Amino acid sequence: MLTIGIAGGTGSGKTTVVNNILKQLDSNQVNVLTQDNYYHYNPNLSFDERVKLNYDHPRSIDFDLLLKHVQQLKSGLPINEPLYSFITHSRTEDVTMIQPKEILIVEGILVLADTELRKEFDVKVFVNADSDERLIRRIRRDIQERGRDLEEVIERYQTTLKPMHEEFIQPSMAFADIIIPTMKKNTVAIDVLSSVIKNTLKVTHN
Ligand SMILES: Nc1ncnc2c1ncn2[C@@H]1O[C@H](COP(=O)(O)OP(=O)(O)O)[C@@H](O)[C@H]1O
Ligand SMILES: O=c1ccn([C@@H]2O[C@H](COP(=O)(O)O)[C@@H](O)[C@H]2O)c(=O)[nH]1
Repeated sequence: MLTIGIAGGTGSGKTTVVNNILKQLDSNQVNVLTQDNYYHYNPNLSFDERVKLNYDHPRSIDFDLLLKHVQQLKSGLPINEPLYSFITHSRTEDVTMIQPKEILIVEGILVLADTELRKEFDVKVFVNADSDERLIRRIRRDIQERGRDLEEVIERYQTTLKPMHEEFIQPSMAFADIIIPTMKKNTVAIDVLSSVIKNTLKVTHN
Protein backbone atom coordinates (compact mmCIF):
# COMPACT_ATOMS: atom_id res chain seq x y z
CA MET A 1 0.00 0.00 0.00
CA LEU A 2 1.19 3.51 -0.85
CA THR A 3 0.56 5.82 2.10
CA ILE A 4 0.52 9.60 1.65
CA GLY A 5 0.30 12.19 4.42
CA ILE A 6 -1.07 15.61 3.46
CA ALA A 7 -0.70 18.39 6.05
CA GLY A 8 -1.08 22.18 5.99
CA GLY A 9 -2.75 24.92 7.97
CA THR A 10 -6.47 25.32 8.17
CA GLY A 11 -7.79 26.81 4.92
CA SER A 12 -4.59 26.00 3.06
CA GLY A 13 -6.53 23.82 0.63
CA LYS A 14 -5.80 20.25 1.82
CA THR A 15 -9.32 18.98 1.10
CA THR A 16 -9.32 20.70 -2.29
CA VAL A 17 -5.96 19.12 -3.19
CA VAL A 18 -7.19 15.67 -2.11
CA ASN A 19 -10.41 16.04 -4.14
CA ASN A 20 -8.43 17.09 -7.22
CA ILE A 21 -6.09 14.11 -6.84
CA LEU A 22 -9.06 11.79 -6.47
CA LYS A 23 -10.43 13.04 -9.81
CA GLN A 24 -7.27 11.72 -11.50
CA LEU A 25 -7.33 8.29 -9.85
CA ASP A 26 -9.61 5.28 -9.83
CA SER A 27 -11.80 5.60 -6.72
CA ASN A 28 -11.55 1.82 -6.20
CA GLN A 29 -7.85 2.33 -5.50
CA VAL A 30 -7.92 5.11 -2.91
CA ASN A 31 -9.00 5.62 0.69
CA VAL A 32 -8.85 8.99 2.44
CA LEU A 33 -8.65 9.28 6.22
CA THR A 34 -9.35 12.73 7.66
CA GLN A 35 -7.62 13.70 10.88
CA ASP A 36 -10.69 15.80 11.76
CA ASN A 37 -12.63 12.58 12.38
CA TYR A 38 -10.14 11.65 15.10
CA TYR A 39 -10.74 14.54 17.51
CA HIS A 40 -10.96 13.13 21.04
CA TYR A 41 -14.41 12.07 22.15
CA ASN A 42 -15.60 14.36 24.99
CA PRO A 43 -19.07 13.09 25.91
CA ASN A 44 -18.77 14.34 29.48
CA LEU A 45 -18.33 17.98 28.47
CA SER A 46 -21.25 20.32 27.76
CA PHE A 47 -21.55 22.07 24.39
CA ASP A 48 -20.31 25.35 25.95
CA GLU A 49 -17.28 23.56 27.39
CA ARG A 50 -16.55 21.87 24.06
CA VAL A 51 -16.68 25.22 22.22
CA LYS A 52 -13.85 26.49 24.44
CA LEU A 53 -11.45 23.60 23.68
CA ASN A 54 -8.23 24.15 21.74
CA TYR A 55 -8.77 22.17 18.52
CA ASP A 56 -5.41 23.05 16.99
CA HIS A 57 -3.14 21.47 19.64
CA PRO A 58 -1.84 17.93 18.93
CA ARG A 59 -3.38 16.81 22.25
CA SER A 60 -6.86 17.40 20.82
CA ILE A 61 -6.38 14.51 18.37
CA ASP A 62 -6.64 10.82 19.22
CA PHE A 63 -3.39 10.01 17.40
CA ASP A 64 -3.27 6.55 19.01
CA LEU A 65 -6.50 5.59 17.27
CA LEU A 66 -5.52 7.24 13.98
CA LEU A 67 -2.14 5.46 14.01
CA LYS A 68 -3.80 2.14 14.87
CA HIS A 69 -6.25 2.56 11.95
CA VAL A 70 -3.47 3.43 9.49
CA GLN A 71 -1.47 0.38 10.60
CA GLN A 72 -4.55 -1.85 10.45
CA LEU A 73 -5.31 -0.80 6.86
CA LYS A 74 -1.66 -1.28 5.91
CA SER A 75 -1.77 -4.80 7.25
CA GLY A 76 -4.86 -5.54 5.16
CA LEU A 77 -7.55 -5.20 7.82
CA PRO A 78 -10.72 -3.07 7.62
CA ILE A 79 -11.39 -0.23 10.08
CA ASN A 80 -14.39 1.69 11.38
CA GLU A 81 -13.51 5.36 10.89
CA PRO A 82 -15.27 7.65 13.39
CA LEU A 83 -17.28 10.60 12.08
CA TYR A 84 -16.91 14.05 13.64
CA SER A 85 -19.41 16.92 13.63
CA PHE A 86 -18.04 20.48 13.55
CA ILE A 87 -21.51 21.76 14.39
CA THR A 88 -21.69 19.93 17.75
CA HIS A 89 -17.89 19.82 18.29
CA SER A 90 -18.24 16.12 18.93
CA ARG A 91 -17.74 12.66 17.51
CA THR A 92 -21.07 11.32 16.22
CA GLU A 93 -22.52 7.85 16.79
CA ASP A 94 -21.75 6.97 13.15
CA VAL A 95 -18.72 5.18 11.79
CA THR A 96 -17.62 4.42 8.23
CA MET A 97 -16.35 0.94 7.53
CA ILE A 98 -13.25 1.18 5.33
CA GLN A 99 -11.71 -1.75 3.49
CA PRO A 100 -7.98 -1.54 2.61
CA LYS A 101 -7.12 -0.27 -0.89
CA GLU A 102 -3.88 0.31 -2.80
CA ILE A 103 -3.51 3.96 -1.84
CA LEU A 104 -4.14 5.53 1.55
CA ILE A 105 -4.22 9.32 1.90
CA VAL A 106 -4.25 10.75 5.43
CA GLU A 107 -4.98 14.48 5.56
CA GLY A 108 -5.13 16.97 8.41
CA ILE A 109 -3.48 20.01 9.97
CA LEU A 110 -1.20 17.94 12.25
CA VAL A 111 -0.52 14.71 10.36
CA LEU A 112 3.15 15.60 9.77
CA ALA A 113 3.57 16.93 13.32
CA ASP A 114 3.10 13.54 14.99
CA THR A 115 6.36 11.58 14.97
CA GLU A 116 4.86 8.07 15.00
CA LEU A 117 2.20 8.78 12.37
CA ARG A 118 4.76 10.51 10.15
CA LYS A 119 6.83 7.28 10.01
CA GLU A 120 3.91 5.55 8.26
CA PHE A 121 3.96 7.83 5.20
CA ASP A 122 5.80 6.95 1.97
CA VAL A 123 5.13 10.43 0.61
CA LYS A 124 4.79 13.51 2.83
CA VAL A 125 3.06 16.57 1.39
CA PHE A 126 2.57 20.06 2.86
CA VAL A 127 -0.06 22.38 1.38
CA ASN A 128 1.05 25.97 1.89
CA ALA A 129 -0.79 29.30 1.72
CA ASP A 130 -0.19 32.66 3.44
CA SER A 131 -1.93 33.19 6.79
CA ASP A 132 -4.07 36.10 5.59
CA GLU A 133 -5.38 34.05 2.68
CA ARG A 134 -6.05 31.08 4.98
CA LEU A 135 -7.87 33.29 7.49
CA ILE A 136 -10.11 34.74 4.75
CA ARG A 137 -10.92 31.22 3.47
CA ARG A 138 -11.53 30.00 7.02
CA ILE A 139 -13.94 32.86 7.82
CA ARG A 140 -15.94 32.16 4.65
CA ARG A 141 -16.01 28.39 5.15
CA ASP A 142 -16.77 28.38 8.88
CA ILE A 143 -19.67 30.80 8.45
CA GLN A 144 -21.09 29.05 5.37
CA GLU A 145 -20.48 25.41 6.31
CA ARG A 146 -19.67 25.04 9.98
CA GLY A 147 -22.32 27.23 11.67
CA ARG A 148 -19.90 29.83 13.10
CA ASP A 149 -20.15 33.63 13.27
CA LEU A 150 -17.41 36.14 12.50
CA GLU A 151 -16.63 36.90 16.17
CA GLU A 152 -16.17 33.20 16.98
CA VAL A 153 -13.80 32.61 14.06
CA ILE A 154 -11.70 35.68 14.91
CA GLU A 155 -11.59 34.80 18.63
CA ARG A 156 -10.47 31.22 17.84
CA TYR A 157 -7.92 32.49 15.33
CA GLN A 158 -6.29 34.82 17.83
CA THR A 159 -6.37 32.57 20.90
CA THR A 160 -5.52 29.11 19.56
CA LEU A 161 -5.37 28.77 15.81
CA LYS A 162 -2.54 31.23 15.05
CA PRO A 163 -0.27 30.27 18.00
CA MET A 164 -0.76 26.53 17.38
CA HIS A 165 -0.13 26.99 13.67
CA GLU A 166 3.16 28.70 14.43
CA GLU A 167 4.20 26.19 17.10
CA PHE A 168 3.19 22.88 15.52
CA ILE A 169 1.83 23.07 11.99
CA GLN A 170 4.09 25.39 9.99
CA PRO A 171 7.30 23.79 11.45
CA SER A 172 6.08 20.36 10.24
CA MET A 173 6.56 21.62 6.65
CA ALA A 174 10.25 20.75 7.19
CA PHE A 175 9.31 17.04 7.02
CA ALA A 176 7.58 17.32 3.64
CA ASP A 177 8.88 15.71 0.44
CA ILE A 178 6.59 17.90 -1.65
CA ILE A 179 5.29 21.41 -0.84
CA ILE A 180 2.22 22.55 -2.77
CA PRO A 181 1.72 26.34 -2.91
CA THR A 182 -2.02 27.09 -3.08
CA MET A 183 -2.21 30.86 -3.23
CA LYS A 184 -3.79 30.27 -6.63
CA LYS A 185 -5.25 27.25 -8.40
CA ASN A 186 -2.29 24.89 -8.77
CA THR A 187 -2.98 22.28 -11.42
CA VAL A 188 0.72 21.59 -12.07
CA ALA A 189 1.30 20.45 -8.47
CA ILE A 190 -1.79 18.23 -8.60
CA ASP A 191 -0.55 16.67 -11.87
CA VAL A 192 2.91 16.08 -10.37
CA LEU A 193 1.51 14.41 -7.25
CA SER A 194 -0.95 12.30 -9.25
CA SER A 195 1.91 11.17 -11.53
CA VAL A 196 4.03 10.20 -8.51
CA ILE A 197 1.13 8.09 -7.26
CA LYS A 198 0.41 6.48 -10.66
CA ASN A 199 4.12 5.73 -11.29
CA THR A 200 4.52 4.15 -7.86
CA LEU A 201 1.50 1.95 -8.51
CA LYS A 202 2.90 0.93 -11.92
CA VAL A 203 6.22 -0.09 -10.31
CA THR A 204 4.38 -2.11 -7.64
CA HIS A 205 2.28 -3.89 -10.28
CA ASN A 206 5.26 -4.82 -12.50
N1 LIG B 1 -6.02 27.22 -4.52
C1 LIG B 1 -7.11 27.82 -4.02
N2 LIG B 1 -7.49 29.03 -4.46
C2 LIG B 1 -8.60 29.63 -3.95
N3 LIG B 1 -9.42 29.10 -3.02
C3 LIG B 1 -9.10 27.89 -2.56
C4 LIG B 1 -7.93 27.17 -3.02
N4 LIG B 1 -7.86 25.99 -2.37
C5 LIG B 1 -8.92 25.96 -1.53
N5 LIG B 1 -9.67 27.08 -1.65
C6 LIG B 1 -10.90 27.40 -0.90
O1 LIG B 1 -10.53 27.63 0.46
C7 LIG B 1 -11.45 27.02 1.35
C8 LIG B 1 -10.72 26.04 2.26
O2 LIG B 1 -10.20 25.01 1.45
P1 LIG B 1 -10.05 23.53 1.99
O3 LIG B 1 -9.59 22.68 0.86
O4 LIG B 1 -11.31 23.12 2.71
O5 LIG B 1 -8.88 23.75 3.06
P2 LIG B 1 -8.39 22.84 4.27
O6 LIG B 1 -8.91 21.44 4.02
O7 LIG B 1 -6.90 22.91 4.19
O8 LIG B 1 -8.92 23.47 5.51
C9 LIG B 1 -12.53 26.36 0.49
O9 LIG B 1 -13.64 27.22 0.42
C10 LIG B 1 -11.86 26.21 -0.88
O10 LIG B 1 -12.78 26.28 -1.93
O1 LIG C 1 -14.92 21.08 16.85
C1 LIG C 1 -14.06 21.61 16.12
C2 LIG C 1 -12.92 20.93 15.71
C3 LIG C 1 -12.01 21.57 14.89
N1 LIG C 1 -12.20 22.84 14.51
C4 LIG C 1 -11.21 23.49 13.63
O2 LIG C 1 -11.03 22.75 12.45
C5 LIG C 1 -9.75 23.03 11.90
C6 LIG C 1 -9.19 21.84 11.15
O3 LIG C 1 -9.97 21.56 10.04
P1 LIG C 1 -9.52 22.00 8.56
O4 LIG C 1 -10.53 21.30 7.70
O5 LIG C 1 -8.14 21.50 8.34
O6 LIG C 1 -9.60 23.46 8.46
C7 LIG C 1 -8.86 23.38 13.08
O7 LIG C 1 -8.12 24.54 12.76
C8 LIG C 1 -9.83 23.63 14.26
O8 LIG C 1 -9.70 24.92 14.80
C9 LIG C 1 -13.32 23.52 14.91
O9 LIG C 1 -13.52 24.70 14.54
N2 LIG C 1 -14.23 22.89 15.72
